[in-house]
Amino acid sequence: MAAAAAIELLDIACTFAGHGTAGQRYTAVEHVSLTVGAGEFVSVVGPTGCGKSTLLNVAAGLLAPSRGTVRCFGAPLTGLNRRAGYMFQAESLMPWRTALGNVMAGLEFRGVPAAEARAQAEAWLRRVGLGAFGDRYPHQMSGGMRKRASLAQTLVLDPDIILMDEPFSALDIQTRQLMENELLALWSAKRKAVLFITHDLDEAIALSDRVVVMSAGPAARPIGDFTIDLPRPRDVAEIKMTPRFLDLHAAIWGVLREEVLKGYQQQLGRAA
Ligand SMILES: Nc1ncnc2c1ncn2[C@@H]1O[C@H](COP(=O)(O)OP(=O)(O)OP(=O)(O)O)[C@@H](O)[C@H]1O
Repeated sequence: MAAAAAIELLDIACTFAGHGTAGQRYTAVEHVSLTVGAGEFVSVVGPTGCGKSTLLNVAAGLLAPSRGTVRCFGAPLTGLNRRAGYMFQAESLMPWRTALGNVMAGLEFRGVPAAEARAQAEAWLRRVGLGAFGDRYPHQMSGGMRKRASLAQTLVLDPDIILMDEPFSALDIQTRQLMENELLALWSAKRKAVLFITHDLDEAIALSDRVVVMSAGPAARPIGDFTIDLPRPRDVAEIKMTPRFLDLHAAIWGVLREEVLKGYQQQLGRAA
């Protein structure tokens, strides 16, 4: 029997109250089935507001879907997904803790003895290139360093699934490419399942095994699922110049383009 997928979303719908007129409900996503295999790197791209973060919240167990089933390694997910680590777009570091203190925090909450937690956190800080900066507070670090610390904070807990919501979008392009390469190096060493949300199709293709395209909302759903057959290991800057990357980009953009325009029009309509 094939190994169970890390995450399976089966016919998910998420409906929210409070859009527009009182009592009106808004179905953000509907009929969404999405699987991330163990060790697989899957990105979801789609127009703004189509429900990408909503799906990640469902996979994290932070949001119960209005309909459908979520499975984690074959078992139905109820409550928080304890096999998943979550890295958000926003800063996740506690400003009153040092880099080391931030990376140790999750282990401490789990009851790992302090000396052990410190040793593991120090090892992860070294791995993300912050070995010499453990005593820095978030405000004493650059944006790229804070992202590295967040990455260490997520990975130190050794999650089987890594959920990432535009984790590098606030970074300048050079730092971003460095972080993407680091993420790929860490991922290929550990082969965790990754569900990665991004606006950036280039980033999605460069990192992933598969890219899933969402339609514009309401009732957004996957409308394309592309296997990224680019060789690994990859350098994210170099891979973007290969003919195969350009072919994949053209094929996926062919599906995404119209949805992005629809999503944009809808936002204009809502703002009016
Ligand atoms: N808790 C909520 N209550 C009401 N509406 C919500 C809630 N969460 C999300 N929505 C709506 O659901 C839709 C999908 O939101 P979501 O944040 O998942 O989209 P997204 O694709 O991640 O957007 P972006 O690309 O802009 O980050 C949006 O229209 C949003 O306003």
